[in-house]
Amino acid sequence: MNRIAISDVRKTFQLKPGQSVVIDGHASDRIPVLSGVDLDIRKGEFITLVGPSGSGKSVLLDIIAGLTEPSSGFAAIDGHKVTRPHQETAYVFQQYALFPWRTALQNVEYPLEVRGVGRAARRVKAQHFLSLFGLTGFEDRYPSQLSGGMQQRVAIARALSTDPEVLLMDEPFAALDAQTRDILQSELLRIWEQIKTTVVFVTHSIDEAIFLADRIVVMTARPARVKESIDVDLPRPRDIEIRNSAAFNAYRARVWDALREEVRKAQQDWALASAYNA
Ligand SMILES: Nc1ncnc2c1ncn2[C@@H]1O[C@H](COP(=O)(O)OP(=O)(O)OP(=O)(O)O)[C@@H](O)[C@H]1O
Repeated sequence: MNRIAISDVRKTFQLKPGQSVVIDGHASDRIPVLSGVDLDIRKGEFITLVGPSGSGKSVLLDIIAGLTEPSSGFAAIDGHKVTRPHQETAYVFQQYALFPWRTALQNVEYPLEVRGVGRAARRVKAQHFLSLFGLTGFEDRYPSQLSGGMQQRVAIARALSTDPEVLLMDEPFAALDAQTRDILQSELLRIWEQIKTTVVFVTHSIDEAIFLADRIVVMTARPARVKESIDVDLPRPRDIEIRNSAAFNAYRARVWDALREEVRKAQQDWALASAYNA
């Protein structure tokens, strides 16, 4: 069964007065970002989304989240068109986006509080999710007293505390050092294997995309559509060592093959844009 259906989604932004981009060698005050994205995502599937910088991956997540309206086409969750933010969807951003005036526990409790969950029940739930991420003992720390990796664990615990049907993650580990990133990828998989929520995860890292995914969706350069959908047939649960396997290496080559030409096109696009602006 499909949890998310994305049907012929197009998005063009109108730029502000005085702003322009170069499209096919001509200056334009409109920027077409998505040009007919079709994608069905199964219930419980872990999708990673890769594509050149500026190809509209974040815009696509925003459309699924109901934060941005498509210019045409639609995204639907469980057969219902998304028209506004949905309680069953949680979003984790690259920057931890925690409330600095709330402790770790209070941050995780926040969405439960908004949903009217009673004080005792939300405390138990928040403590449970913090413990899943190894944060027992840090409940009373404020974000400024936590490392980047710990802050992002709190942000993910907060997102999961409401048992969302859809978890959207926009480069959530990009700001972390390589070791913390590896650890958090494994932690996320361990927890996802227990809860099996549907995940759409944007990343620039090919290794991260392969390690996490059931399926990698490769986007073209802007205006983007789906270039290729690659099933990742690696056994689960996955250990970080799997990255040294021949099968993993073959996926690396395959994803890069799909991406290479798009990255080149995107770079040309930017080169043209800077030539124009100069
Ligand atoms: N509100 C907006 N108004 C105008 N243009 C926008 C707006 N939001 C996004 N864009 C443009 O849409 C394009 C796609 O942006 P988006 O952030 O989705 O790309 P991305 O693939 O996530 O990039 P990156 O990988 O670098 O994070 C960019 O060129 C961006 O400038």
